[in-house]
Amino acid sequence: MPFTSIQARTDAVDAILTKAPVVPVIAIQHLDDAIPLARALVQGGLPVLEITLRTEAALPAMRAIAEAVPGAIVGAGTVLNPDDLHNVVATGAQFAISPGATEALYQAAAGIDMPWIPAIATASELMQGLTHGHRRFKFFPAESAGGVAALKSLHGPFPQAKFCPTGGIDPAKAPAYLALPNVITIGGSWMLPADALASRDFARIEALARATAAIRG
Ligand SMILES: O=C(O)C(=O)C[C@H](O)[C@H](O)COP(=O)(O)O
Repeated sequence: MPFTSIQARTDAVDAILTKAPVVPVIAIQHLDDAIPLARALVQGGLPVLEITLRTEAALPAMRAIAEAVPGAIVGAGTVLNPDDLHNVVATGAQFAISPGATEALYQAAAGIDMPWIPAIATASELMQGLTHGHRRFKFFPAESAGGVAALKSLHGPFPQAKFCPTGGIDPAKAPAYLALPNVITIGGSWMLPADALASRDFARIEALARATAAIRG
């Protein structure tokens, strides 16, 4: 059954996004990497995982992680249209997140009870999302859309809205975002360096996850 109130939807999103200060944004190239990678992140203290639909392996990877990695909270990223959203619901993922939002996605999300997090980059896009009964948004692309200063400005007219800024954030920039009253968590991929993934160095990824999980605002 779809969410019956704005508060119910907001609470469902918060129950996920408050679980960690950072959400790793993951593109799984090889299905075999999915479980060890998710284990490394969860053991390092980052249980909320955004698996982007940018790769073929994404949907089977989400299924594999949900079955084999206790504690993982598995969601899909790069959800671009209603078909993507319905595929994600069918995998049993716990949430979905988009780099933007469309009228079609707002309509599709109104019919499901899985939390979907639209993204905004401007006040007008935020107003559209608020009109559709959403109060939690990805802020993407965070750094190039104005970063910390933009989020501070949005807090004045829109105190009810909270964000997961993502895009161009690194460990040095993260604390300033996390210190904002309208930021719940941030997204990023810095704890997944390409060379560590290529060499399947999951111990290094776990160490990077542990350092990331310790970041505070
Ligand atoms: O694919 C999506 O749905 C996105 O929204 C893009 C991601 O959020 C960024 O690619 C992650 O940001 P970086 O930390 O700059 O790598």
